[in-house]
Amino acid sequence: MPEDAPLLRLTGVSRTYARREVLHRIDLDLSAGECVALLGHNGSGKSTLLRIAAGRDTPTTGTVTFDGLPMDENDPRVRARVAVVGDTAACYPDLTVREHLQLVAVAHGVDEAEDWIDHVLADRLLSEHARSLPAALSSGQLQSLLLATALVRPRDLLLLDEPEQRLDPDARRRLAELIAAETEGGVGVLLVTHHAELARSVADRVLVLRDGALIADGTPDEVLTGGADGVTWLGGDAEGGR
Ligand SMILES: Nc1ncnc2c1ncn2[C@@H]1O[C@H](COP(=O)(O)OP(=O)(O)OP(=O)(O)O)[C@@H](O)[C@H]1O
Repeated sequence: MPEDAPLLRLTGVSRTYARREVLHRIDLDLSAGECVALLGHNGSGKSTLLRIAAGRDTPTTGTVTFDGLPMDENDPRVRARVAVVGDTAACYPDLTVREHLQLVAVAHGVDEAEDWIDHVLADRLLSEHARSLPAALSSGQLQSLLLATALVRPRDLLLLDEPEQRLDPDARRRLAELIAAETEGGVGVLLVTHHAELARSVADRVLVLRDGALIADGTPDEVLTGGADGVTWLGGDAEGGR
């Protein structure tokens, strides 16, 4: 792939539900090793955009490509290289933390999976919960498990929908370190977040959605302003960490 060819490209993407347009002509390029953060108020279209970027939903108009391929989660070539952490916790109630990771690792043909699983468990501070069932996890630990399922498998593109949910400040800091390590390793990251300070700390570019349209696209310094507890995006919308 040429160095400047985008890993993910959305061109003129719109999405209409029941005659209501919730995304309006979105263009977005994301390169390998780049982190793009997407901010916006509740209902502005962030999760819809991420689902379309993941090939889980189809745009009403426009196209999505992943490394030149039409984006479609049913295509095994896409699924093998795209990891998605959604905004809701989806777990098997009767599988332990380790068994969740084994399932994902086996499905993706990971070599020496047990060693790698040990590494990921330690990285997400889940080692002592390896034999716990999901019901015995705190909400933050459950969120860490969701992240772990993305880390235990190969990926070139990582799509994260509000991964900071339910994480305490220390866990959020480790999430930022994780995202930085991903991009340093060449993974492209699309980060949907309500946490402007997280976006500032990890993103190369920040995009802001309002009512389904992109109203800002630039570096964190260009788009975000204010201090750690009162970050706003240019355009006047107050949005801080939560
Ligand atoms: N399957 C669907 N059918 C109908 N409307 C939908 C569907 N999915 C999303 N919407 C609508 O699209 C709009 C955008 O929703 P979306 O979940 O993308 O927003 P969001 O920016 O991720 O919000 P939040 O910050 O609350 O997670 C909302 O008005 C929502 O009601």
